Amino acid sequence: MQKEYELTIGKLKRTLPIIPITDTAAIASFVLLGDAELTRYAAQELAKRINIPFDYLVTLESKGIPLAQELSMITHHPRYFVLRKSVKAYMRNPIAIGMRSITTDYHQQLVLDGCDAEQLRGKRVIIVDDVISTGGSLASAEHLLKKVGANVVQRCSILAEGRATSRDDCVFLNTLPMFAVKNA
Ligand SMILES: O=P(O)(O)OC[C@H]1O[C@H](OP(=O)(O)OP(=O)(O)O)[C@H](O)[C@@H]1O
Ligand SMILES: Nc1ncnc2[nH]cnc12
Repeated sequence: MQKEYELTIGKLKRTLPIIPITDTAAIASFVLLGDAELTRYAAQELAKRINIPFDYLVTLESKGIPLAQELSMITHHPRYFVLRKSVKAYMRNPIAIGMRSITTDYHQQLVLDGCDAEQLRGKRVIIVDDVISTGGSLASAEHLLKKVGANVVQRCSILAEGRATSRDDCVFLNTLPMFAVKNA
C-alpha cells in the first residue's frame, strides 16, 4: 500500500501518512493541530468563500478549533462556539446527542453547553471543521444546532474526503481520497 499522500492546499503542500482505519480502508491522516501556517492560510481561503451573512461560527472539538479561531478573527466575528465530545463539570445544562465519525470506532457524543445554546437560538451559524468524511460529525452537529433553534446557513471544511467529495452543500478547499488496504 502507498505510504504517503501529497496534499496541496493552494500555495501549501503537506505530506500525509496513510493510516489504516479498518481491515480494508485507510485514510491520509490530516492532523491540523500544531500546523499554524496551514491553519491560518486555510482560514484565509475559506473566508473568501463564505458567501452568506452569519452571526457565529460553530466548530467541533478538537481539530476544528484552531481553524474556527482563525476564521472568526479574519471574518470579524470575535465569538465562536465549540461542540464538545464529553460533558464537563463546568457546563450548565449541557445538551448532548450521539455521534459517529470515520476515525473513531465507538459511539461518541456531541455536547453543547446550555448557556451557549441560549446564545445560538435564532442565530445564523456556519459549521466549520477540518475534514468532512462520512458526514457523521457534521450531521450530528447540524442536528444539535437545529434542536436548540440555531439556523445553519453554510458548512465549510478544509477538506472533503471519500464520499463527501461529491457533496454540493459544503464549501471545501480540496479533496482527499480513501485508500484500500491491499492485504485485507
Ligand atoms: O465526516 P466524519 O466521518 O464524521 O469525519 C470528520 C470528523 O473526523 C475528525 O474528527 P475526529 O473524529 O477525528 O476527532 P478529533 O478532531 O477530536 O481528532 C474531523 O475533525 C471531523 O470532525
Ligand atoms: N483523513 C483524516 N485525517 C484526520 N482526521 C480525519 N477525520 C476524517 N478524515 C480524517
